[in-house]
Amino acid sequence: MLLGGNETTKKIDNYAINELKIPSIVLMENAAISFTKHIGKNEDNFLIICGKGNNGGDGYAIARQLFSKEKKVKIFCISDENMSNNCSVNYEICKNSGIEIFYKLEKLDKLLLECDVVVEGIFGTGLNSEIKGIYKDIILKINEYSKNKKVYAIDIPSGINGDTGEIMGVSVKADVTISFVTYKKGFLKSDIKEYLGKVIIENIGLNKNNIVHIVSEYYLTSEIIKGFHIKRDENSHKGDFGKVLIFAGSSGFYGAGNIVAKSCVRSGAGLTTVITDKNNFSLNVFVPEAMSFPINFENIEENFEKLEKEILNSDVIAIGPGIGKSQKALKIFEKLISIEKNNKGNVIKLVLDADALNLLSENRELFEKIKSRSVLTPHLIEFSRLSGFSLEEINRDKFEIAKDFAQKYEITLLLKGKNTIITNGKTLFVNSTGNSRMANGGMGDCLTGIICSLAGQKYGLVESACIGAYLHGKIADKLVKQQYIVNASHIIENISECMKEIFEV
Ligand SMILES: NC(=O)C1=CN([C@@H]2O[C@H](COP(=O)(O)OP(=O)(O)OC[C@H]3O[C@@H](n4cnc5c(N)ncnc54)[C@H](O)[C@@H]3O)[C@@H](O)[C@H]2O)[C@H](O)CC1
Ligand SMILES: [K+]
Repeated sequence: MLLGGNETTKKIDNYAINELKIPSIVLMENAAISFTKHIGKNEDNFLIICGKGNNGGDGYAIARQLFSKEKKVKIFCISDENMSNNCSVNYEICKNSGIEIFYKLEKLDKLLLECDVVVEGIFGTGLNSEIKGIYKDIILKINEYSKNKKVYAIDIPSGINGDTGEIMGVSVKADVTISFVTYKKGFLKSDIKEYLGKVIIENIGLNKNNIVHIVSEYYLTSEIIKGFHIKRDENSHKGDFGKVLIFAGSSGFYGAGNIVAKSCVRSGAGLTTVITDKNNFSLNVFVPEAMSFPINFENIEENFEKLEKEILNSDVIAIGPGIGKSQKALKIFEKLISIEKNNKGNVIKLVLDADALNLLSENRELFEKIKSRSVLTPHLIEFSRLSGFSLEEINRDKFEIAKDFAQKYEITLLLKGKNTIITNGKTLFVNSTGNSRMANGGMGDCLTGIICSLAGQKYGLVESACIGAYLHGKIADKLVKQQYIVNASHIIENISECMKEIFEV
């Protein structure tokens, strides 16, 4: 799903009108037809509340569409002065068609009381300041009377800023928001769910390929994830699904390594090997499918000759969870990223998380060794250390800072958080899955395991990160329907089933 702010909507509009030569009134008509498709067969007795911009124009066009379907329709016109051109055209048609139009605020209570469904087209992407006066009164009335009625918002609930999700003084609380072309960035704001209701994104008659060059940001939906799927070849063998080498876990943190390994195995990697302390026996018990590369931490250099062979044999290396920030961990990290290509001549992909990111922040010369082949998966604090931006600065301008960082260091960034972001500096995806019940230790390790596994199965870095984030959150979203808390172990045991559901059902 395309993701865009108010500016993107204007650009798409201009492109459609000026380059594709679609008259703007046709776009409005298409928007109205698409909108009306979502009105239930049994819904009747509508009150359409219209402003004077194109959002109001959509409202009048929707009123006509409903009227043509023999629905009972009344319109409340907030102002018939200074209407936008298309608003005025549709208003005139409504008037000429004999749809009842009301103008006086005193009438609004009765109209709201008597209707069954409200459709509001007061403000959309054009809202540009705090809502006051008559507009505020009308919005408050809609919310007051709508307790047992259905409220549809056209494009954006009037009062929500499409870019930021900020409530501009007051906002309509919709049951359904039918928005056009793009999922609005403002909808990502976590505390406005009760204003948005169910969000539906509709087409206005534009083919995605015609406008895709205007948009470089996407809301990650199951369709996008399905589109990334690489079918598993029936004639393949385990070597075709990636040899993944994992450096995760250390004394006291073996669990981290085990979780990465198990997630990797469950996500379908061909062969999984974990570099681990020679005294760690838990791996064999927890993940019998994984192999271990025992390392003597007393004298790490003594392992390096063998390790070099292991690196040359790998397709992907995941580094970080639970390795600590010791000099020894740093030495192994440096060794693991020192070889760029494997025995087959392929670039060895890297997935860096947790302490690998902290070590990277303190040894910035290592960025040179990881470029063009890495996914970095920081949470906000790790990203703040990596990027040098404060948390406030990141939160204020997350998309741009993330894109610039990915571009500067030539990496794929997966920035964890409420709306996890994935970007390679050019394209940016915002994950649509996940919930707060998964905020507990081991979750990140699990995500790292899924991503490195997918990278081993020949998915690109961006695709691995997107599928990983989506799948991880999707499993948790399903589990919270029947349980209160979701742990990494719960996710792990549901990976394969959810992959089947996403890719094959
Ligand atoms: N490509 C598409 O997605 C299409 C979208 N359409 C619809 O058009 C609106 C945007 O229309 P626009 O005329 O630009 O703006 P609005 O109707 O949202 O409102 C502008 C109107 O309101 C005034 N205004 C702004 N803020 C305030 C305020 N705080 N108080 C009072 N008045 C305010 C402003 O001056 C204007 O007069 C989009 O959302 C879609 O619904 C089209 O149908 C075509 C395709
Ligand atoms: K609206």
